[in-house]
Amino acid sequence: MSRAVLIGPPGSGKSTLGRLLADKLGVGYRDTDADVEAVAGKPVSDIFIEDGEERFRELEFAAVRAALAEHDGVLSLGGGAILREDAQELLAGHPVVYLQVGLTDAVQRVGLASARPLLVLNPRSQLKKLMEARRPIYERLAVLTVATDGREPAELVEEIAKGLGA
Ligand SMILES: Nc1ncnc2c1ncn2[C@@H]1O[C@H](COP(=O)(O)OP(=O)(O)OP(=O)(O)O)[C@@H](O)[C@H]1O
Ligand SMILES: O=C(O)C1=C[C@@H](O)[C@@H](O)[C@H](O)C1
Ligand SMILES: [Mg+2]
Repeated sequence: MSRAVLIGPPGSGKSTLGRLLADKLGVGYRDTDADVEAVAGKPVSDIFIEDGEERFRELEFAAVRAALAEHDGVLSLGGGAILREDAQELLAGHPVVYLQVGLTDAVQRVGLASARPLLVLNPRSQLKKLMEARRPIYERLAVLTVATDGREPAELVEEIAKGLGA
């Protein structure tokens, strides 16, 4: 069982905070985007372009299932990994942490978003749509929700560790 599973939209800080939290707890860190890249042998953006989003989501689901079964450290999920109902079911009972971020901070953090295939055309409007559509799912899955706007990673990691009783 993972010590923490971080979910949230692009730019919420899943990868940044995941690494820091794993260091703080002295456990391993895993990120499903990196796992998918390792299996596919190419970056997420190339998988989207060459194989399509549907193929990416299949690889992502397999990565989520494997990581939830095997990994006992901190796990960061890709932003859209929670979209599939079968992934939502797998997350039940896990210490899921929702990293909440507002549009302004998220846009600032993802910048021009060249490595984020879903945000290439108009990052602000794409992010807005995606965040609105996913918010209810993130909220429903979370056992702990952390507001990240304007707050430093180090402080957020303390709050997550405390909130999980870790
Ligand atoms: N609390 C924060 N305050 C300021 N900047 C942050 C914060 N958290 C993350 N960042 C910065 O925002 C950018 C995006 O963070 P990160 O890659 O961790 O997001 P993510 O949720 O993993 O995104 P994705 O879904 O695309 O993988 C990075 O440059 C990171 O340094
Ligand atoms: O929010 C999303 O749907 C995505 C987020 C990233 O972590 C990657 O998994 C990919 O760019 C898709
Ligand atoms: Mg990430």
